[in-house]
Amino acid sequence: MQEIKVHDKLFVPWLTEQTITDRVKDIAADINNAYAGKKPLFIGILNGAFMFASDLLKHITIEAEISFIKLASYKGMKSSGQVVTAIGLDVDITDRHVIIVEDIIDTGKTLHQFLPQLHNQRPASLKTAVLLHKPEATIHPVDIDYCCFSIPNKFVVGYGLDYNGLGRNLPAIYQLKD
Ligand SMILES: O=P(O)(O)OC[C@H]1O[C@H](OP(=O)(O)OP(=O)(O)O)[C@H](O)[C@@H]1O
Ligand code: HPA
Repeated sequence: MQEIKVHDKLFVPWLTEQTITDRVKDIAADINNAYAGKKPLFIGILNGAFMFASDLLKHITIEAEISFIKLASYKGMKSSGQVVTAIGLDVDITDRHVIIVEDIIDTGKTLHQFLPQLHNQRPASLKTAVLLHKPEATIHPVDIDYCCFSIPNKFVVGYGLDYNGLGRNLPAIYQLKD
Protein backbone atom coordinates (compact mmCIF):
# COMPACT_ATOMS: atom_id res chain seq x y z
CA MET A 1 0.00 0.00 0.00
CA GLN A 2 1.22 3.46 -0.87
CA GLU A 3 0.71 6.85 0.69
CA ILE A 4 -2.23 8.78 -0.72
CA LYS A 5 -3.37 12.39 -1.02
CA VAL A 6 -6.87 13.43 0.08
CA HIS A 7 -7.61 17.09 -0.63
CA ASP A 8 -4.44 18.85 0.55
CA LYS A 9 -3.16 16.19 3.03
CA LEU A 10 -0.94 13.12 2.73
CA PHE A 11 -1.95 9.88 4.45
CA VAL A 12 0.08 6.72 5.07
CA PRO A 13 -1.27 3.14 5.16
CA TRP A 14 -2.36 2.01 8.63
CA LEU A 15 -4.74 -1.00 8.49
CA THR A 16 -4.98 -3.20 5.40
CA GLU A 17 -8.28 -4.46 3.98
CA GLN A 18 -7.34 -8.00 5.09
CA THR A 19 -6.50 -6.95 8.65
CA ILE A 20 -9.85 -5.18 8.92
CA THR A 21 -11.78 -8.11 7.43
CA ASP A 22 -10.20 -10.62 9.84
CA ARG A 23 -11.00 -8.51 12.89
CA VAL A 24 -14.57 -7.73 11.76
CA LYS A 25 -15.18 -11.48 11.37
CA ASP A 26 -13.92 -12.06 14.95
CA ILE A 27 -16.26 -9.41 16.35
CA ALA A 28 -19.18 -10.86 14.37
CA ALA A 29 -18.45 -14.30 15.82
CA ASP A 30 -18.46 -12.86 19.37
CA ILE A 31 -21.82 -11.19 18.69
CA ASN A 32 -23.27 -14.38 17.16
CA ASN A 33 -22.36 -16.23 20.36
CA ALA A 34 -23.64 -13.57 22.74
CA TYR A 35 -26.94 -12.82 20.96
CA ALA A 36 -28.21 -16.20 19.73
CA GLY A 37 -32.01 -16.27 20.13
CA LYS A 38 -32.19 -12.54 21.05
CA LYS A 39 -32.85 -11.16 17.56
CA PRO A 40 -30.66 -8.07 18.09
CA LEU A 41 -31.37 -4.77 16.38
CA PHE A 42 -28.20 -3.21 14.94
CA ILE A 43 -28.29 0.57 14.56
CA GLY A 44 -25.62 1.94 12.22
CA ILE A 45 -24.59 5.58 12.58
CA LEU A 46 -24.33 7.23 9.16
CA ASN A 47 -22.36 8.28 7.31
CA GLY A 48 -19.10 6.86 8.65
CA ALA A 49 -20.31 3.42 9.73
CA PHE A 50 -21.82 2.35 6.39
CA MET A 51 -18.91 0.10 5.36
CA PHE A 52 -18.26 -1.40 8.80
CA ALA A 53 -21.99 -2.09 9.29
CA SER A 54 -22.23 -3.73 5.88
CA ASP A 55 -19.21 -6.00 6.41
CA LEU A 56 -20.15 -6.82 10.02
CA LEU A 57 -23.69 -7.83 9.08
CA LYS A 58 -22.42 -10.14 6.33
CA HIS A 59 -20.90 -12.27 9.09
CA ILE A 60 -23.88 -12.19 11.47
CA THR A 61 -25.44 -15.62 11.14
CA ILE A 62 -28.16 -15.34 13.82
CA GLU A 63 -31.56 -13.70 13.28
CA ALA A 64 -31.01 -9.93 13.37
CA GLU A 65 -32.33 -6.59 12.09
CA ILE A 66 -30.54 -3.43 11.05
CA SER A 67 -31.57 0.20 10.83
CA PHE A 68 -29.61 3.43 10.45
CA ILE A 69 -29.61 6.93 11.83
CA LYS A 70 -27.55 9.90 10.72
CA LEU A 71 -25.61 11.91 13.30
CA ALA A 72 -22.93 14.43 12.42
CA SER A 73 -20.56 16.76 14.23
CA TYR A 74 -17.24 16.87 12.34
CA LYS A 75 -16.13 19.68 10.04
CA GLY A 76 -12.82 18.86 8.33
CA MET A 77 -10.55 17.41 11.03
CA LYS A 78 -12.27 19.01 14.06
CA SER A 79 -15.37 18.19 16.08
CA SER A 80 -17.79 21.12 15.83
CA GLY A 81 -18.92 20.28 19.38
CA GLN A 82 -22.54 20.03 18.22
CA VAL A 83 -24.04 16.63 17.44
CA VAL A 84 -26.93 16.96 15.01
CA THR A 85 -29.47 14.21 14.26
CA ALA A 86 -29.97 14.54 10.51
CA ILE A 87 -32.08 11.36 10.06
CA GLY A 88 -33.83 9.87 13.08
CA LEU A 89 -34.70 6.34 14.08
CA ASP A 90 -37.66 4.65 12.40
CA VAL A 91 -37.92 1.60 14.69
CA ASP A 92 -39.29 1.14 18.20
CA ILE A 93 -36.39 -0.05 20.37
CA THR A 94 -38.41 -0.71 23.52
CA ASP A 95 -37.52 -4.18 24.88
CA ARG A 96 -35.12 -4.80 21.98
CA HIS A 97 -31.49 -5.89 22.28
CA VAL A 98 -29.78 -2.96 20.56
CA ILE A 99 -26.21 -2.88 19.23
CA ILE A 100 -24.95 0.51 18.06
CA VAL A 101 -22.54 0.23 15.11
CA GLU A 102 -20.12 3.15 14.92
CA ASP A 103 -16.97 3.71 12.85
CA ILE A 104 -14.96 5.67 15.41
CA ILE A 105 -14.96 6.94 18.97
CA ASP A 106 -12.67 9.97 18.93
CA THR A 107 -13.54 12.58 21.58
CA GLY A 108 -16.54 10.41 22.49
CA LYS A 109 -18.91 13.36 22.15
CA THR A 110 -21.23 11.79 19.56
CA LEU A 111 -22.11 8.60 21.45
CA HIS A 112 -21.84 10.23 24.89
CA GLN A 113 -24.68 12.53 23.79
CA PHE A 114 -26.67 9.97 21.85
CA LEU A 115 -26.66 6.82 24.02
CA PRO A 116 -28.68 8.36 26.90
CA GLN A 117 -31.41 9.26 24.37
CA LEU A 118 -31.65 5.58 23.43
CA HIS A 119 -31.56 4.45 27.07
CA ASN A 120 -34.64 6.60 27.67
CA GLN A 121 -36.55 4.45 25.19
CA ARG A 122 -36.00 1.40 27.44
CA PRO A 123 -34.27 -1.17 25.24
CA ALA A 124 -33.80 -4.64 26.78
CA SER A 125 -30.05 -4.02 26.42
CA LEU A 126 -27.83 -1.44 24.72
CA LYS A 127 -24.27 -2.21 23.58
CA THR A 128 -21.76 -0.68 21.19
CA ALA A 129 -19.69 -2.19 18.38
CA VAL A 130 -16.97 0.20 17.26
CA LEU A 131 -14.42 -0.15 14.48
CA LEU A 132 -11.83 2.32 15.81
CA HIS A 133 -11.19 3.88 19.21
CA LYS A 134 -8.73 6.67 19.98
CA PRO A 135 -8.32 6.25 23.77
CA GLU A 136 -5.93 9.23 24.07
CA ALA A 137 -8.50 11.55 22.49
CA THR A 138 -11.59 10.38 24.34
CA ILE A 139 -12.69 13.00 26.87
CA HIS A 140 -16.42 12.10 26.94
CA PRO A 141 -16.71 8.59 28.40
CA VAL A 142 -18.45 5.93 26.30
CA ASP A 143 -18.85 2.23 27.12
CA ILE A 144 -17.42 0.21 24.22
CA ASP A 145 -18.49 -3.44 24.23
CA TYR A 146 -16.99 -4.67 20.94
CA CYS A 147 -13.93 -2.77 19.69
CA CYS A 148 -12.04 -3.77 16.54
CA PHE A 149 -8.94 -1.56 16.90
CA SER A 150 -7.48 0.94 19.39
CA ILE A 151 -5.47 3.49 17.44
CA PRO A 152 -3.19 6.47 18.20
CA ASN A 153 -4.58 9.98 18.32
CA LYS A 154 -4.10 10.75 14.64
CA PHE A 155 -6.66 11.61 11.98
CA VAL A 156 -7.57 8.64 9.77
CA VAL A 157 -9.46 8.14 6.49
CA GLY A 158 -10.83 5.18 4.58
CA TYR A 159 -13.29 2.32 5.14
CA GLY A 160 -16.16 4.79 5.65
CA LEU A 161 -14.17 7.58 7.31
CA ASP A 162 -13.72 10.84 5.43
CA TYR A 163 -11.64 13.97 5.34
CA ASN A 164 -14.02 16.72 4.21
CA GLY A 165 -16.19 14.28 2.28
CA LEU A 166 -13.43 12.34 0.51
CA GLY A 167 -11.81 8.98 1.27
CA ARG A 168 -14.84 7.01 2.51
CA ASN A 169 -14.62 4.57 -0.43
CA LEU A 170 -11.05 3.45 0.30
CA PRO A 171 -11.12 -0.25 1.34
CA ALA A 172 -8.21 0.22 3.80
CA ILE A 173 -7.49 2.77 6.56
CA TYR A 174 -4.85 5.48 6.27
CA GLN A 175 -3.34 7.75 8.92
CA LEU A 176 -2.41 11.43 8.52
CA LYS A 177 1.30 11.70 7.67
CA ASP A 178 3.46 13.59 10.24
O1 LIG B 1 -16.19 10.63 19.16
P1 LIG B 1 -16.43 11.86 18.33
O2 LIG B 1 -15.36 12.91 18.54
O3 LIG B 1 -17.81 12.42 18.48
O4 LIG B 1 -16.22 11.44 16.80
C1 LIG B 1 -16.84 10.32 16.23
C2 LIG B 1 -17.89 10.70 15.23
O5 LIG B 1 -17.33 11.56 14.24
C3 LIG B 1 -17.62 11.03 12.96
O6 LIG B 1 -18.84 11.51 12.48
P2 LIG B 1 -19.00 12.87 11.64
O7 LIG B 1 -19.60 13.93 12.50
O8 LIG B 1 -17.71 13.21 10.96
O9 LIG B 1 -20.09 12.45 10.57
P3 LIG B 1 -19.94 11.32 9.43
O10 LIG B 1 -20.12 9.99 10.11
O11 LIG B 1 -21.06 11.63 8.50
O12 LIG B 1 -18.57 11.46 8.81
C4 LIG B 1 -17.71 9.54 13.19
O13 LIG B 1 -18.46 8.91 12.17
C5 LIG B 1 -18.37 9.45 14.54
O14 LIG B 1 -19.78 9.46 14.44
O1 HPA C 1 -9.90 10.45 12.63
C1 HPA C 1 -11.02 10.64 12.09
N1 HPA C 1 -11.18 10.52 10.73
C2 HPA C 1 -12.34 10.74 10.10
N2 HPA C 1 -13.46 11.10 10.73
C3 HPA C 1 -13.38 11.23 12.08
N3 HPA C 1 -14.35 11.58 12.95
C4 HPA C 1 -13.80 11.57 14.16
N4 HPA C 1 -12.49 11.26 14.10
C5 HPA C 1 -12.21 11.03 12.79
